[in-house]
Amino acid sequence: MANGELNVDRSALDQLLQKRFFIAPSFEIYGGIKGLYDFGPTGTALQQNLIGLWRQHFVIEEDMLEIDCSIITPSRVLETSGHVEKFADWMCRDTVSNDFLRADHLVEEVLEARLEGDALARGMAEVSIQADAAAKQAGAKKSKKKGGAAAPVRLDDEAADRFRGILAQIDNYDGAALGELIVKYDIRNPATGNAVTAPMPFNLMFGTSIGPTGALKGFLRPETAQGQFMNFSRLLEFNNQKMPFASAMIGRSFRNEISPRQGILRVREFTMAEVEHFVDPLNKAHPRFDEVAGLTLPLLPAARQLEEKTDPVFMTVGDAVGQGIVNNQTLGYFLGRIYLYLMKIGIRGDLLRFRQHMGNEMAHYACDCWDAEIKTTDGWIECVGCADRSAYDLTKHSEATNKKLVVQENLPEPLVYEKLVCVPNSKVFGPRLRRAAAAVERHLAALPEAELAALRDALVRDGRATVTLAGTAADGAHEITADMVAIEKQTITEHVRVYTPNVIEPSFGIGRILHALIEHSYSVRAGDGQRAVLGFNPLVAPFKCLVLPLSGNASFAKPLREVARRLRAAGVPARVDDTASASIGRRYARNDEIGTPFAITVDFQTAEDNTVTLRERDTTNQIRGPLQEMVEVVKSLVDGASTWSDVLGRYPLIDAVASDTEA
Ligand SMILES: Nc1ncnc2c1ncn2[C@@H]1O[C@H](COP(=O)(O)OP(=O)(O)OP(=O)(O)O)[C@@H](O)[C@H]1O
Repeated sequence: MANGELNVDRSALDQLLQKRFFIAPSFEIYGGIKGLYDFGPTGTALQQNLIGLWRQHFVIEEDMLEIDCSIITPSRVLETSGHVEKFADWMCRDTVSNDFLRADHLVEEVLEARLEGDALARGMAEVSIQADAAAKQAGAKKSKKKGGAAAPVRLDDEAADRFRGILAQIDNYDGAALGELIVKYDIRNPATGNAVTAPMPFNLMFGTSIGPTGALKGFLRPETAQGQFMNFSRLLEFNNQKMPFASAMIGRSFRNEISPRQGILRVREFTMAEVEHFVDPLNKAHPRFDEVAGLTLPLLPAARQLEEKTDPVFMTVGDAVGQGIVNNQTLGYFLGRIYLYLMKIGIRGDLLRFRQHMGNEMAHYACDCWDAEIKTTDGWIECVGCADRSAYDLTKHSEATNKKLVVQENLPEPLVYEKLVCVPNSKVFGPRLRRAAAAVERHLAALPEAELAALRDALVRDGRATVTLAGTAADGAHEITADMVAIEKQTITEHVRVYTPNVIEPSFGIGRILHALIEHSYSVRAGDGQRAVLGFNPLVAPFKCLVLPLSGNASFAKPLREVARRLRAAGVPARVDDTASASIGRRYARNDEIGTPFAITVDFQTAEDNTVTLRERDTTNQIRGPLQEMVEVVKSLVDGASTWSDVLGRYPLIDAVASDTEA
């Protein structure tokens, strides 16, 4: 397949995924619920393999501290983190049918359809390719085509250019700007043709109440990150106070998506794998940066998107950090590690790009953010977000709880400096302020130097001043007189540096990666009844080896059990397919559809000399050898210790035991 091209019949693939029980709509016999899916045995095994490799690649190879925290989260935590106020998407309502639509997706869908219609109207030869190219040129990320052909309506050149410009920056629009686009371009619900309301924010969290009274409000977590922040001090302690370090968590998160229409790409309950890497804000160098500095990544920086370009530039991680395109080494290090993980599991490099967030898109606290986007039949989809969250979360939780979430670092040399401090005169300060004294003293101690200097000047000038407290037990105005405090320069000697770490967060949606991987692995074997093959590499394949008898002959039962037993003992996940009613060709074919890379077949010769055949899925080549040896060959192939071409160097090819076309 050509570079950057993806040739997948999505509806055939969707059918296959349900037929081979990768996924199924949850609660289907009750009619199902949008955005909720169950994973079957194949999907579950594939997901577990992706998780296992993730754990190996990140937790083990990076020495991370993996934890597992509560899903149900009290409201206060998410109020502090800003989720209660801000974790929302913009939503419009169809003014007649009352359908809910996500505003950015609506604008995207309608403008893409108009560009597609324009390409049709211009009568270009290969309409679908042109439309695809138009969408690609426009940076179509989450096109949600619903099958219906676009109407061939010609746009003037200026309008077409404007639409492409809007699409290239669709993530950069807020609710008001989306509302303006909807009015300006008369954007309507494509399903009904009806007008839609102005966008309004819709919070994506699922609310609940904790305990029988219903008084304690809570939410299902929308990300695993907060649990990691809650445990920061324990994690630091566990790490013997050493910085930098990272924690990790794999678990379910929940988002009440407005309009989930993209299969498992956009669901309401999904598995996330998140890393929180805690780092000194003054030193974001990464000790292992050299290991990734030479990797070349496809990068789409924000500045390039503002020029309405959507093709990436290829640049080494070292250069991207060196030139300040990626904010710091630690962020660059993780972009490299994310790339290596995606390559390891089998994502196609030509269908991957790292897109930097634009100004409006980035969370207000983040200082840089990149998404690993993978091209699928739904367009470019964000599968991993990698953000520098600065010190935002730890600072906010610390303010809300009055608990210190900081690092205390012994300084090699004491730090000596002059500072303006406020020293209360205990003879008058306490007696005058009485119950408010402690709160006022804390307030004065925490005042920034400039405010303290202003207070001193006021006391010198007027002999008195007022301080106002808010959010304390002694809120309100309190009078201070010059005799109550001395505000003076003191020499401070510090032996310990106290700081709030910054956090670099790679955040993976396992389901999106899984779906993209399936699409990138999908092909149809030509001249073979158009059978689908999922060409998973052995590391991720749900089952590694198919074990099957040539036919239902009773003499095959014993060696069949023997092969299965030996594979199990070697730790190779295998499936026996001894369905007597299905030809061997059909059994090979249905296991190609679930991506099983190898098959061991027992036949009449096995009874004579204890040899079996071994078939490889992608080439359909077969070799023959002693039963035990073939199991060992499979084990080494699955472990990545050898490749199929190594094996062919040692065992001659044989004629297929049964034709692969025999289905
Ligand atoms: N509804 C969902 N279904 C499946 N995976 C999701 C969903 N929402 C987010 N994810 C995954 O979680 C990761 C981190 O979440 P993040 O908050 O960065 O996503 P997001 O920016 O809200 O995604 P989107 O803009 O596509 O809604 C994403 O990269 C994605 O892989």
